[in-house]
Amino acid sequence: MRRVTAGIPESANPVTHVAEQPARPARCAEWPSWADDGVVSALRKSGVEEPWTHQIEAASLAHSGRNVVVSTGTASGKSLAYQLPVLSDLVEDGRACALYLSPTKALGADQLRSVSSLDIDGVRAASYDGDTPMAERDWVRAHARWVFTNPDMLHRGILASHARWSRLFRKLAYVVVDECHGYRGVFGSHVALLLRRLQRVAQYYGSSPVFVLASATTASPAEFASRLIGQDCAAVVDDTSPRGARTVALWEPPLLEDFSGENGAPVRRSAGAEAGRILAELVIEGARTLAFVRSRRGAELTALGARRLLSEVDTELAGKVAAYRAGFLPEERRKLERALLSGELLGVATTNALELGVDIAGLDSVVLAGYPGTLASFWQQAGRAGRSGDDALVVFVARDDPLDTYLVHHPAAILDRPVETAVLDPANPYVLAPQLACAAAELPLTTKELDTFGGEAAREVLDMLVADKLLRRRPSGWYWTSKDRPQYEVDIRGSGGDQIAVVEADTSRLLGTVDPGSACTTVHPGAVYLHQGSSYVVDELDLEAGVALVHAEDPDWTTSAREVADISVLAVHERLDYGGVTVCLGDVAVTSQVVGYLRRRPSGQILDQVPLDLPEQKLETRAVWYTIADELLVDASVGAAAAAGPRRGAPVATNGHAAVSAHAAPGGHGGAPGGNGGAEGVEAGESPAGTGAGASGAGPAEERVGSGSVGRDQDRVQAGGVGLGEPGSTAEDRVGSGSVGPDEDRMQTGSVGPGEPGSTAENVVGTGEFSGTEERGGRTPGGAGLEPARIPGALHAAEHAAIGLLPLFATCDRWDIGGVSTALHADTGEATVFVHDGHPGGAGFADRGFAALVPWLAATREAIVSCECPAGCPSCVQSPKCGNGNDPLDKAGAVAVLDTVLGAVRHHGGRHDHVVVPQAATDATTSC
Ligand SMILES: Nc1ncnc2c1ncn2[C@@H]1O[C@H](COP(=O)(O)OP(=O)(O)OP(=O)(O)O)[C@@H](O)[C@H]1O
Repeated sequence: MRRVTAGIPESANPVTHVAEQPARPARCAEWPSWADDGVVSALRKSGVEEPWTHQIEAASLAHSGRNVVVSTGTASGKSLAYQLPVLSDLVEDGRACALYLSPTKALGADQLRSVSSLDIDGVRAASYDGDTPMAERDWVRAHARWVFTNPDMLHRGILASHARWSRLFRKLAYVVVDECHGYRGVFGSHVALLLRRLQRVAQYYGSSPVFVLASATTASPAEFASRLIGQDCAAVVDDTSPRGARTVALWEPPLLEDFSGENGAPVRRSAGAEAGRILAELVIEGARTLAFVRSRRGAELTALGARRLLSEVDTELAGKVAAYRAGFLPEERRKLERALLSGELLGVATTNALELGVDIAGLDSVVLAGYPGTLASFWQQAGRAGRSGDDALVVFVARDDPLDTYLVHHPAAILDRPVETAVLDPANPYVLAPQLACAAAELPLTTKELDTFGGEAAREVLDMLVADKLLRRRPSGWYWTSKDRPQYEVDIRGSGGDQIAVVEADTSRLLGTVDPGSACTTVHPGAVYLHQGSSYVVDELDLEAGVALVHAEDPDWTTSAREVADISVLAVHERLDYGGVTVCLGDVAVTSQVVGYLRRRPSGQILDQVPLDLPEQKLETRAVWYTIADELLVDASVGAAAAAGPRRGAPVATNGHAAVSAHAAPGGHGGAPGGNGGAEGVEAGESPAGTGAGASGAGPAEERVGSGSVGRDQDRVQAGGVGLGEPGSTAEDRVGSGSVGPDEDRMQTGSVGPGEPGSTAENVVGTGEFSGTEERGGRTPGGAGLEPARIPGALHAAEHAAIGLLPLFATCDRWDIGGVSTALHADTGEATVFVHDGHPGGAGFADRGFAALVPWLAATREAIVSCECPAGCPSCVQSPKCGNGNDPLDKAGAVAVLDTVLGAVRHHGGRHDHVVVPQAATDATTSC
């Protein structure tokens, strides 16, 4: 720690908090009598002298036939908890088989290596994934007894042709689901149904496997695992492994003095650059370090930065740092893994591709550049350090965004909070329909099986599939009608289709893949694409052919895509009325289009904005939104007149309040998105190459669910209707009194914490005095008292910050959700802020936001108020992916809006006005 802060003057100390976590001794148990002696001695030989108590507890439950989830910390030996019962039973019954499922190929390969190295006689363990050569696949089907695979391959390669796997299914004793907490959102919902399909097929062949699940520490693991597998599941949660002492430091990069960012806002040194510097310091110390960076591009840049710094000290050290990410070709990945294991490399900057399970022992430190989206992931990454029982250092470097800023200033939100429960919704019809089609194609579906797939919800979906002539209803059940297998069409990662191949045009070399949902933002023509530290520029993107052609070039700028969007309400499922404020949950249609990109120098300076002509993308999904009546929003002294006039399409200059049509021409707003656009987007799980199962942008852990087709990365103000201020004017210019200073006087001063995940309006609503109830000047009691011209910026800023904070409550990633704000929405008839899921049919995030509305918005408000900038910056209300160039944004106005919403909820007693509106009750019009 001293080394990494050396040379930084105390006045500029970036460390906001240091926590010392004490060491914990091990608690051990006897090897159980049921365990096979050969297996025990092999495990002993591998270094496990005495098992830990939780390992034996879980192993014994599994051996006795109970489904079990072991949910303990990183490196707590979860593998042994399933290896012991599985291997013992495979030895005892020479025909028994097992399946192992991991969300990534890297983890599967690692676990296979671990089992194979035990060298137990007769246990033919083999992998069956996208990397398995065709020639080996027949052997695996015919002989392997423990098959290591992933959900994609189970879906397309195993269940789709289950007859060829009948040997395995007849005697399937165990199914191991590793890193199961990663199965969340759309991907998790698909996997939940996939596991039900697996059980059906196993039953058909006469087996009923026991499920053993391994999970990072999560809240309610038994409940989550039971939902995932569709059966009861016991949980083992008491971690009895030893742990070395750990120092966790929270770090906020300094504001840059010489640069200002978008709209004149102050900017901080980037978390990636800061992580590169810390990584270099730690490598000089000889500490083996992993730096987790949120994006592929970020990982490349962090490694480059560290190498550059190290080359000034010692060129040999510079060679000990590399970047690692999914999307690399398998041979590149293996090479990097080996180098890290052997110590040939000392520092690796990685995306979450190295987060899961990979047993890289002896790391001394971990640097996290940016909050990885969930606490489960945070601790999973942090836990890579100190495996060998030595003391370890974890440095969390905040990115310049509201959530990270909130976290480094509220250490308890990281250090004292229980890890979230993963959200999954197997009843999502967008997931259920393709899964039922696959199930019926595997074996005709019978009425008595419907309960397994959600009962009535499943029946409705089946009726729909019959109406669409995809299934045929016969007395004996539902039958798939086509000769083609639906599994090939169904993308369980929700990445919206096949991967886009990034190919170097001159050499035809395949550099990597990107998921189709993010292709328009990451590999649009002109985009700068980084691969292994080399830079390429995209010449052509052919979405139909699935190819982006690039050439090698290293320009002195980065690119970030700009997107516009439109939203319309399709159905309101829930509505809470709070006297002038309504909060709704429902279905929406989002139309978005990448309309251009910005070229930006590393300093943050914007070079120009280049228009693009790319196709629109459409998304039907779930959203949570709130509306605010005019009388609460506007300054009463001027509001009445403004509110009375026709607002839609009205010139902004008149009342600044208009929401005109979406898809404004590129360049319509003078601002610029504040960040890396899609390039900051989710990082990939791994695609089982050869199956076509796209996963590059839709990985298994938190960064993975997010690869949704459109709209996942959009915080958008509804395009067009804004336009306050002149292009290029700064926030201060526009807002005038917009600095938070004066408003802070009347803001709630007590801190409103985030509450517990899942806490509802009622139990948190009383936590603060919302100043929105005060009357000042022309302010309506309880109202925001905003001049009409400030309203779009206030709503837009409130939307950005709310999107930034939702991951604290909804186990999602900022890039999994999007938002639209408008001063007048055609469907609601009022000022409205929408926050929507980025996946077709939704992934449960908007639902979580609705359930935790008050703690969510209170934390949002707190994040804005506690930011020291005068008028809005990336740490509070600017968004890295704003399609409208973060313009207009009104920081103080956002606080007034949030106070109004929170104040109304408090005054009206939580959810007492709860009204459930029947589905499709609203008019499905297109807004503006
Ligand atoms: N009882 C034990 N005594 C000593 N070492 C053990 C014991 N059990 C497991 N280990 C070792 O601890 C390391 C971590 O084990 P393992 O990878 O199974 O942990 P994990 O909980 O699955 O980790 P992750 O969180 O990465 O999934 C391995 O090197 C393993 O050999």
